[in-house]
Amino acid sequence: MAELVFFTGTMDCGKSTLALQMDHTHSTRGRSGLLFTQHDRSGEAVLSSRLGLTKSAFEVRDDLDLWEFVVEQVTSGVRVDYLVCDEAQFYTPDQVEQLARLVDEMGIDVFAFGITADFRTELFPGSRRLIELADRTEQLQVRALCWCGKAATVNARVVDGVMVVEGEQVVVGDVAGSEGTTPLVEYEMLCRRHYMRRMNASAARAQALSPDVLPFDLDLCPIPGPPGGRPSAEG
Ligand SMILES: Nc1ncnc2c1ncn2[C@@H]1O[C@H](COP(=O)(O)OP(=O)(O)O)[C@@H](O)[C@H]1O
Ligand SMILES: Cc1cn([C@H]2C[C@H](O)[C@@H](COP(=O)(O)O)O2)c(=O)[nH]c1=O
Repeated sequence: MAELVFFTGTMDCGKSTLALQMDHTHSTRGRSGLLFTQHDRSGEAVLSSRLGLTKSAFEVRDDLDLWEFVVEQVTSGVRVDYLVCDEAQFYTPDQVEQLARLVDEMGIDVFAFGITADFRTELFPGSRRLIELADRTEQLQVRALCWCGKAATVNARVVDGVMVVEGEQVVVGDVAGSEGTTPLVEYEMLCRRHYMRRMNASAARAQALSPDVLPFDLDLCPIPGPPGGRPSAEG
């Protein structure tokens, strides 16, 4: 039975790597698939992983009807057993519905990969529709880490070194600390606590170096409760 599966997580948790692995595994077992992506960091019509693998893919523009496109491929003789859809957070809700229809009416497996939420912690419309329609949503097991060492759950946007919480939803970019030139906009994965405190790595470093702060981190040294137990709400 064909399935629509949404593989999700933060940026830099290995989604594109897994997308290419899935394609490899299925194609080497004699299945035939099509690859799709949108706004990959490496350019148009390419699906790239930070581990260095890349493969050409169809670019999903907003006006592309995925149902019509795939049906056309099949009627022109191309065998299609599965689709690998990367950066699926950028697809429109209509395109996600077209993917679901391909699963249900054409028996094609759809493996979609994308981040769940944007830098404001709001769901991308494509991811929302995928969560609503997918047979399964799987969280990737490799977690990106916050600078504090905890598992990161939020993708923060950093502009000129400063974390921001307002702006356009879509700004293609890479994670902070990637090789190459320093871009104006980059992303940094944080745990929720440090996201809420707007404390990315450089803000934490600046705070640690500031002469105005106490020489210990209250976050890491919580005020202890009474001996032998947790303080009750009544005190
Ligand atoms: N040189 C490297 N050696 C080993 N792992 C790496 C290297 N560079 C990046 N990675 C790993 O690759 C993963 C990111 O892969 P990628 O598929 O591009 O992520 P995503 O698509 O989720 O943004 C991260 O888990 C990162 O730790
Ligand atoms: C959080 C967030 C991300 N983006 C962009 C940045 C990247 O180009 C992609 C995610 O790619 P990855 O393969 O998962 O690393 O999404 C964005 O446009 N808006 C955001 O809020």
